Amino acid sequence: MTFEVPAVDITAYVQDGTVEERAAVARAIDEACRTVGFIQILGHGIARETQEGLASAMDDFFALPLEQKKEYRTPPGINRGYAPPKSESLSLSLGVESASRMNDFFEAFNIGASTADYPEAAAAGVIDESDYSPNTWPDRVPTFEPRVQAYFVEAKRVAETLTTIFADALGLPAGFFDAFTTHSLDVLRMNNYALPPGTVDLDGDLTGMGEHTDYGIVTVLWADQVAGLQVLGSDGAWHDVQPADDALLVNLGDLTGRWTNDRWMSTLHRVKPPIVDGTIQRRRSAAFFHDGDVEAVIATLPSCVDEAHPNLYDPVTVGEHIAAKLAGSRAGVRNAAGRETARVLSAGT
Ligand SMILES: O=C(O)CCC(=O)C(=O)O
Ligand SMILES: [Fe+2]
Repeated sequence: MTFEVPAVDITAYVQDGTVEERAAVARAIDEACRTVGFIQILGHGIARETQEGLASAMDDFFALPLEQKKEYRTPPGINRGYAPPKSESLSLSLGVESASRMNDFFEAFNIGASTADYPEAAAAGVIDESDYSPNTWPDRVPTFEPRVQAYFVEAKRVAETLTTIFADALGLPAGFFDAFTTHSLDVLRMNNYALPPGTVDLDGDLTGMGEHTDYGIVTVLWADQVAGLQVLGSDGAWHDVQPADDALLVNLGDLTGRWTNDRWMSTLHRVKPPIVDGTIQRRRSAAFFHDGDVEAVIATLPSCVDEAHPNLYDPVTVGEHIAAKLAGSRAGVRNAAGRETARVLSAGT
């Protein structure tokens, strides 16, 4: 079976498209979300230089010696700053313990929305620093912050455009998702998959990032064109995915799966970077997670429930769902087994 990540040009929503042009985009998004859960987005409008600024900022930071990078660690309960190789375990976010020795060798740097970005919600006591933590910026790379912030703003714009499309694609009132994302818990995780030659047993089972679903509403994923990202298809097999030139990958998170009663897919994925001449080929990615307001309640959309599709999910707040997931991936607490766990366990290798 051939596996393809559909490409959709969203220009009609980024600029002022006609009603017909927008309807065609919304139909293509619905189809991709129902069948794959991953999409390649073209016409997103993020300038090449903004993407290159992100990539060069990552290169400059990750090139620092490990000991210097570790100066920017934060406690496991705070989803910000530097995470050294093997400090996070994505399979634990699913409740699956991995037997592999070199699982999750990625290193990452996380930034995200803080209380200062949403002064009204902070003043009203709706949000606080436990979820909306201040950023830790690496002052050893002085221009890291402006380069990464410039990309963050653009990725957020694309994520918001996507939720506008989602409302149309699901036949919901225009702007349906706006009420859930006024102070969205947004995080950009910059990932670096690289290990110095000779530090690992390359015959072992090497996984850059263990299998997982993303937790929130939608993820906008910038990835370089080095292979390694694999997506679990509905055929139960893992498939390699590489973005086309200038495409951004987009995938749905669990909250959208819950909202749509799994009509749309929160697709399992993992990263296994290639090994060339006995060395891991370096790979970079940056995932912008658009997770919604921490106190928003996500309950199954009535339009996605009928006799053939009984409701699969109880309502949950964004904060409860994300906290349980992060407790698994960052603090090593195995998440309660759920529907996604069963899918991982039934997939081959
Ligand atoms: O590196 C990639 O392409 C995927 C990263 C990812 O899935 C994540 O950060 O959640
Ligand atoms: Fe992911």
